[in-house]
Amino acid sequence: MVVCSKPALDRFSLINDCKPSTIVSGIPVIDLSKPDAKTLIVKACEEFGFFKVINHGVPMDFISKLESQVVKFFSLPESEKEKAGPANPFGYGNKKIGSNGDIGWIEYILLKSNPEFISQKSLSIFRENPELFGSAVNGYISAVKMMTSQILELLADGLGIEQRNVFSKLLMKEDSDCLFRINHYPPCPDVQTSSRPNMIGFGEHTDPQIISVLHSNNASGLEIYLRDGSWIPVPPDQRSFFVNVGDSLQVMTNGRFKSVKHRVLANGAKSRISMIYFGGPPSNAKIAPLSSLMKGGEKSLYKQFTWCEYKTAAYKTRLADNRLQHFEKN
Ligand SMILES: C=C1C[C@]23C[C@@]1(O)CC[C@H]2[C@@]12CC[C@H](O)[C@@](C)(C(=O)O1)[C@H]2[C@@H]3C(=O)O
Ligand SMILES: O=C(O)CCC(=O)C(=O)O
Ligand SMILES: [Fe+2]
Repeated sequence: MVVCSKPALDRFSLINDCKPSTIVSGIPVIDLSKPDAKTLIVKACEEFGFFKVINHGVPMDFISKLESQVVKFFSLPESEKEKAGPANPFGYGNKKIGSNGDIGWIEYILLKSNPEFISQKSLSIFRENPELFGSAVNGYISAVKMMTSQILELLADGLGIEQRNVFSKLLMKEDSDCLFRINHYPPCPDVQTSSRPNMIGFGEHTDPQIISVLHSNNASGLEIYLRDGSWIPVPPDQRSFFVNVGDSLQVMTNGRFKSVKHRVLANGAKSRISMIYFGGPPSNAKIAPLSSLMKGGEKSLYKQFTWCEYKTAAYKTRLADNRLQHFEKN
């Protein structure tokens, strides 16, 4: 059995060792238990493409169970972790993001989000106790998926769409292409010594899917890009989730919602752990602006494409590229 040394574990901030952030950040906060949630979600998606979710209904226990497994995995020697790699397309990756030359101060695990795939892949990821790891990942994903579906239904409702499951059904199908990513950003010595104060953990990009739902420990680093051209830090809050509008939702709303550009800066002092569920549609799903959202005479800004076509094109691009450009109508 691999035993994690105390100093190794101390570098990580686990879920139950900190109070929630009290910093006022200017980022919209949606309380899912409140009746005005649907209106506020629509507003947040229009103005930021990003919001924080509280009273989300995901048991904290599911989050902490998975986080402690993740901490154990990332504390293993590099040679052990590499046995679960490369992340091409799924598994353990280190520094290289995607296959087009992007790098960051990061190591990660990239997975398909379906339970059979995860149980199978856990055998090579966490050899020490694959069942424990697999069940922690699957328990977490199923709870986050339920919350995501609730958010997407509130969104449809808030937009006045009769078919409440117009977005959520795309994620709930058996053959939906949803992903799960666990990122670890180790403390960066160059940031600490100020020789590279803005070292990049994960370069700026938008997420290609419909929606992304992120949880992190209490280490900072995530930033979002505002329409006025500024980057603002997102104060971490381990009791909450953060939601990104993805490119596909931008298209389905004919640009009413914008996929948010975001990035992660390396942290000089703490290890950042983030876990992201990417809600994507089935390969053959047609992505186009919803006719129910087009007001009289409104023209579609995008050509129709399948998720498979978009993903194939997107995965040939670099992180910072504008992936929707090729699908815009002139
Ligand atoms: C550079 C790349 C990494 C990425 C595939 C891509 O070619 C462009 C999109 C990237 C991204 C961003 C959001 C998610 O983290 C991700 C898994 C995804 O679906 O699109 C990554 C891809 C990746 O890391 O493979
Ligand atoms: O790690 C984070 O906080 C964000 C990572 C991210 O944007 C991604 O994995 O697509
Ligand atoms: Fe992202």
